Amino acid sequence: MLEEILAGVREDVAARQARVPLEALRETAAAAVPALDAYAALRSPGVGVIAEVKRSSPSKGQLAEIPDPAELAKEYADGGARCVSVLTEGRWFGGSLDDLAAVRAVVNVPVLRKDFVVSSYQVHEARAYGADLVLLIVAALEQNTLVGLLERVESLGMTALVEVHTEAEADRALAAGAKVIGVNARNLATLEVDRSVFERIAPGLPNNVVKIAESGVRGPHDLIRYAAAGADAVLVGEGLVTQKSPRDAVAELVTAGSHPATPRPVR
Ligand SMILES: O=P(O)(O)OC[C@@H](O)[C@@H](O)c1c[nH]c2ccccc12
Repeated sequence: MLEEILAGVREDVAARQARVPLEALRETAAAAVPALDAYAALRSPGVGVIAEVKRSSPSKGQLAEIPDPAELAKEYADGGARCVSVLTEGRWFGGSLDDLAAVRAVVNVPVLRKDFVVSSYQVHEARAYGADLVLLIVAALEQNTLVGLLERVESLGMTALVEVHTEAEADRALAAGAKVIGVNARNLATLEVDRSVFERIAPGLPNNVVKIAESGVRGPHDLIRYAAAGADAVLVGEGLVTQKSPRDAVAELVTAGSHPATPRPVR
């Protein structure tokens, strides 16, 4: 699955780059409002919620129409989301860079560009459209490309969220210098969700690394389970976009994440 998605992404990036050359994009990125400190936000007390704007997924098809991503993002922020994630991949997830810009314009919390980043062009795009955080998926990248992209993200003042699914990938993320690591419960090759992956990998990560549990959070009980394994934050898409009130759904998770009885990461 991952390979098929990446092939489409490469085509789409080439088409955008033919329209807007890197030099022009760099200028837009340089003129953008500076990135927020997402690393600091993610390390604040309690288990944070990264709420995702996600229309579709390869495993489930359409999840929600989301005619107005800015409106949804405002609900997330009102509900207490620590960051908002915006899927910008179009073919499988129904997202776009315009969604990112629309969300950036209405929220004050850090915004994550969630995509399959394979070239530094996409990192400049992320900054030009207002992202503070950029997802880098270890399984999609050769080690030297990962290192280069991570440096590029940081050189533009943003934070890299480096996604892993196995111990070997976590080692690669650490070797590349990742300070924020997301453990995806979903295997991007098979699309299967296994919530125990976070429990296996997170305890082996250094204390100063911010740990994010991605995928499969259906409600507060999943957040509490991830918290017990050391999560600083959970990243939630489907479990929010399918709710009647995404604002209340976020607030419920945030309440669970800040409850005194909820375990917190050791620093
Ligand atoms: O909808 P869920 O199960 O709450 O998952 C959200 C998020 O973790 C998922 O969208 C995701 C995690 N890593 C990704 C990489 C690419 C695309 C999507 C993802």
